[in-house]
Amino acid sequence: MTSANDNQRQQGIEDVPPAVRQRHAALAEEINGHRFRYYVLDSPTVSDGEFDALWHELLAVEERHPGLVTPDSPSQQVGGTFSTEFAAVDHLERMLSLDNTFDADELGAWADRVERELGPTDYLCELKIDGLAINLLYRDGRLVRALTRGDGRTGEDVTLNVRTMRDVPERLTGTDEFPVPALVEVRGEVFLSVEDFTELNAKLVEAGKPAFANPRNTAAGSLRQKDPKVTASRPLRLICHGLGRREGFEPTHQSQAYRALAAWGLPVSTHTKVVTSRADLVAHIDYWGAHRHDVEHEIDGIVVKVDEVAAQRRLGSTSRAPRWAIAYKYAPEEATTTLLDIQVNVGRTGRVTPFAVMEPVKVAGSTVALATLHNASEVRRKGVLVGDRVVIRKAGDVIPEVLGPVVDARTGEEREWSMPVTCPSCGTPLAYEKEGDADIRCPNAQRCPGQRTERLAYIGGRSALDIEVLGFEAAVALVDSGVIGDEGDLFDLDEPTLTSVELFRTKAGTLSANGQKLLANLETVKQRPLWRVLVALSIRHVGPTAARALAQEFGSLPRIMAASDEELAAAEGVGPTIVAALREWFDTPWRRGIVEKWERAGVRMVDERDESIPRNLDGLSIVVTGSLATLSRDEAKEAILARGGKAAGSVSKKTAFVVAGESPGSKHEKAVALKVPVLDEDGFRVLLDQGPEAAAEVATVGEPGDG
Ligand SMILES: NC(=O)c1ccc[n+]([C@@H]2O[C@H](COP(=O)([O-])OP(=O)(O)OC[C@H]3O[C@@H](n4cnc5c(N)ncnc54)[C@H](O)[C@@H]3O)[C@@H](O)[C@H]2O)c1
Ligand SMILES: [Zn+2]
Repeated sequence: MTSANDNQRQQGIEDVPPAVRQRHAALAEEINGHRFRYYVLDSPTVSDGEFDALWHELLAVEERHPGLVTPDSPSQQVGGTFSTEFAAVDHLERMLSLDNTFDADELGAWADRVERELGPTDYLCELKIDGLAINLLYRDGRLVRALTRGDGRTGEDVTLNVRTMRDVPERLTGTDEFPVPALVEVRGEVFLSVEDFTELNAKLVEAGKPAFANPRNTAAGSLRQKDPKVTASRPLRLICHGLGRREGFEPTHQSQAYRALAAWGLPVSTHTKVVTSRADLVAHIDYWGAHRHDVEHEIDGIVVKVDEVAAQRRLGSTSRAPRWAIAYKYAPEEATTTLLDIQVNVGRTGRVTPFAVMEPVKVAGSTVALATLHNASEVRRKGVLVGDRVVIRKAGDVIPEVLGPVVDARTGEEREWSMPVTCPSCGTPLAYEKEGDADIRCPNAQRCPGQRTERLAYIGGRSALDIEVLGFEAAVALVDSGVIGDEGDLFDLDEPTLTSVELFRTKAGTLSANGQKLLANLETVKQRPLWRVLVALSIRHVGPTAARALAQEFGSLPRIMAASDEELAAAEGVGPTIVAALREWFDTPWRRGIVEKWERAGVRMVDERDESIPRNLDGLSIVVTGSLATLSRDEAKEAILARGGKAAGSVSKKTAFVVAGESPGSKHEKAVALKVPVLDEDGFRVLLDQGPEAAAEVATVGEPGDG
């Protein structure tokens, strides 16, 4: 942009081709519109990522055609203006924006420019908090005014509102090292924590008010209220990140200024770091890229600043941003797109869930077109209509989520969605199992093709029998071709039947390699441990944890089926819900039929016990907490179960021992409080090898061990 400014004199706007001029004018108008919606109305209609794309297009056009760089181009202005709701007041020193980049090479180029001017220099790295900027004016240590950034020269007077914020001191306190200055403008970010945002939005929706799209807009909307009482009810927070005019305070480094602010009683970030090399700078950016959800507020990047104040002065600023700082932005996690349709899917246990079908959009590095909407009341709660522009979010590895509609972008063409009354797969009327349920179900459990397919694929899944070839595609083929009525038929599959399924047939009409693999897999998995067989039966609420406990307690499927409710509840973690689900499952004839058919086909229904392991922990409840050096959590559990003990999840008076590894946490504290014997890892070995009496001698009771 510097070079663009310099070249401006050589190239006038008349030298720019009309088509480019038109595109530039359209971009400028669109950007100004979005800025107004964002800064004044606190209600943007596009995501930050889409805005940034327009912004970077504008910069690129201006780079190629410097004649377009006139003072009224958005690129020359600090984004924002002020609303007439607030008094307009000038800042003593201008508030600037930041140049930004998404690109490590561009960041390097910036650092090259800086170091060409300064030589090697230290960089101060800060989290870029996604909130709104505030300027606090303190005279003789008293807060006299608070302004939003506005257009950078003039801000909105929000003093009364800011006075309601707990993080903003009315008076600064001085220390010997940092006496209170005669005057100082402190700049910072007003934000809402992610947790407070979620809670506040839920309350707004409950009260029938529209939800905010994200924490940033919520913070801005909460601060820029006419009535300070409303602001006072919102848990707004502050972190300071800069200075404006100052009298009687001359920091040599920005990092030193932060120590002064902290001494005066102003909040500063604990995640600020001075780095002395490029490699450390890149490492810092990578670290926070992977940990951006570890802080309580949203961050959209890292701000890199030259630390030395004299050096900052030498570099100076453009009309819009300092040259001594740059924001490195992470890939946006939100995007807006069009909700094309809401469809429903029937799951393994008959639950029918709506999901959003959207125009594919790139977010956080992947393309998203589908997202679950959970159930009908969730759709109502989100307030989305088919045809809406919607905000979607995908954070890290988390599955994508529809946050809500962009109400301001509605055209009137959108239509309300309602839950279908019949199953999308088999046409059976849907029903709630009991009154007040959130989920509606297809009651046709045995024959519904959708449910059968989901159950079959689940049998192949990692947590069940783990059959490589039995994925979703194979499940669809097996069900649709009719070779499997219900999953009871799975182990009866043989070469002729499987060859009749197109997916498993070669062109020559023989069984394909995958088909052979499936038959071989099915043979192998007949020997899987009992708990995996239990999981594979798709009994509601019986996942790996409950299945392991049941297998441990009873050792065989016939014994589980014969057990009374009371006996079932004796298994660790098996409560009334699971007991009822087991009962219902085993009382259904066609389901008992699955067990019979599998048994006939040779699926092992009994766990053989390893007789070489002593059953010296019979009936003892043992809790493992923290991490152990020589065993994984699962291995520790297996070792306890194999000896007849129970691997419990929570500590009570009935707990026989708590095994505390590295960083044990609250379970350890509870054990100490309840005087439950605590073992370290060596003590655990003693317990496993020699039994409870020997272990009791090496346990600590009622006093915190050394960890
Ligand atoms: N969705 C929309 O319609 C829309 C419209 C306008 C702007 N925007 C968003 O806002 C951005 C532009 O806004 P901008 O001009 O305020 O720039 P910016 O938000 O990219 O960067 C400047 C601001 O960063 C803030 N900041 C946070 N942490 C900081 C720290 N540690 N040190 C210094 N400053 C810190 C300051 O408030 C500063 O004013 C766009 O890139 C886009 O993401 C979105
Ligand atoms: Zn159905």
